[in-house]
Amino acid sequence: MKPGLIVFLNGTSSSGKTSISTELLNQNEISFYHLSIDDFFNGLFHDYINFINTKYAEDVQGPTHIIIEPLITLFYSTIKFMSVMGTNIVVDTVNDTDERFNTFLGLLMDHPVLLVGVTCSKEELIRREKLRGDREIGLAISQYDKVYCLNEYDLELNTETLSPDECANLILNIIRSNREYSAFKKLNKRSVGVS
Ligand SMILES: Nc1ncnc2c1ncn2[C@@H]1O[C@H](COP(=O)(O)OP(=O)(O)OP(=O)(O)O)[C@@H](O)[C@H]1O
Repeated sequence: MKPGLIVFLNGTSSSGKTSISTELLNQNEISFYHLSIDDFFNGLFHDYINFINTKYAEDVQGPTHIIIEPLITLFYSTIKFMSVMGTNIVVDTVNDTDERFNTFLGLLMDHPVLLVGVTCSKEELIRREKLRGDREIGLAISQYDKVYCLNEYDLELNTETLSPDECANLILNIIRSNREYSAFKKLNKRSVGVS
């Protein structure tokens, strides 16, 4: 079976990943499944996360990584599984620690990944956070350096100058061109330090 294409949107919170994903799903040419880390956690694991947060409410910053990190690995494994099953996927997540980045690379290196950088200025990120009101102000900036340390993309989209619809069309143009996606394969595992 031909593996499903993975469109990996790399960007901080509020950079515009979900808006682009929505446009990609709305077009009728290529079918995609949208896999977002937020939906994965809040949907499939809602009761479980609630249970942990309620039972250990006073220690949410503590050892919850013991269960969160395996769930994130399961998220990446689900992407791999869907690709193996031939499903095209738009991945909407924030890879902001070296460990997660390495897990992601290790699992998906042999899969067709179109690596898309979704960017905009720090000023615009803060403006969007204030406007939307459902994200902590400063969240995007706190992720910025880790998320944008990649220097290789198949496509870079500045969402300050491009609309979500224009971004989706540029992604579709690359897919239509049938060219090989090389950026993901050029990435190396990061040496894990303090994240
Ligand atoms: N190309 C764009 N031009 C102008 N505004 C945009 C653009 N893309 C997204 N926005 C606005 O920015 C905000 C965040 O967009 P979106 O939810 O797509 O970001 P995100 O990267 O998925 O964020 P998160 O990771 O926090 O879910 C929304 O209010 C959206 O309307």
